[in-house]
Amino acid sequence: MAEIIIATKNAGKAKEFERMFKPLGHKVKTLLDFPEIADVEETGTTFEGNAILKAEAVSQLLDRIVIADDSGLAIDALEGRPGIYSARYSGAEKNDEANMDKVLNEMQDVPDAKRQARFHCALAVAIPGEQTYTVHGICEGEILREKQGSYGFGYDPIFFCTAKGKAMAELEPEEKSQISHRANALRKLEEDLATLFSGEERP
Ligand SMILES: O=c1[nH]c(=O)c2ncn([C@@H]3O[C@H](COP(=O)(O)OP(=O)(O)OP(=O)(O)O)[C@@H](O)[C@H]3O)c2[nH]1
Ligand SMILES: [Mg+2]
Repeated sequence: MAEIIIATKNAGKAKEFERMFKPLGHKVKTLLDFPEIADVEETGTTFEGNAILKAEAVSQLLDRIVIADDSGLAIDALEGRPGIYSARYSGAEKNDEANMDKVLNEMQDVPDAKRQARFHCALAVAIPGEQTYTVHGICEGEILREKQGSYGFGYDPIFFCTAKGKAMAELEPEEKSQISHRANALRKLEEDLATLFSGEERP
């Protein structure tokens, strides 16, 4: 079983990666397992740019293949906000409840027909001595008028997932892991994984 390092400190993402990698036969480690590694500053202007920054910084530190996820919610009526600022939309402390309240407030007067939004996920794969590459996934939906459901993390309670006809936070973790932006991006990496990690086997 190969051990895959994901450069994230987000516990919600970490759980989703563990769940998605398990059936593929891989064990996941995240930065929650490496508390000595400092936060990588997200100074990029795109999900892709930030994912590359995080993956390369941690790959250089550990001299291992590292995958990073940069993701967020883009709302049409808010011209794509919160976008790359999703984690910190209401302030530096990354508070999911305050972030959702801010969005609900900004969307108060937006009619039902204009509430389209989508989650984006960029995954960057940094390989020592090779060019970093990225894959992307999206998940389409609409912004609800109030929070619904208690699964997931981030904006899941105010995101109506078109593919499932329910709030993202009403989906069981296995269901979210089939249709999410993160799952859609990871699917594009699946074929590469066996080759990528064949030289990184751990007992
Ligand atoms: O409802 C949600 N369901 C999701 O599936 C999801 N994926 C991302 N997000 C939002 O986008 C931010 C990522 O920002 P982000 O990529 O910089 O990650 P982060 O700062 O939380 O951790 P790290 O991975 O950088 O360590 C997160 O905090 C969330 O607010 C999601 N919200
Ligand atoms: Mg971040």
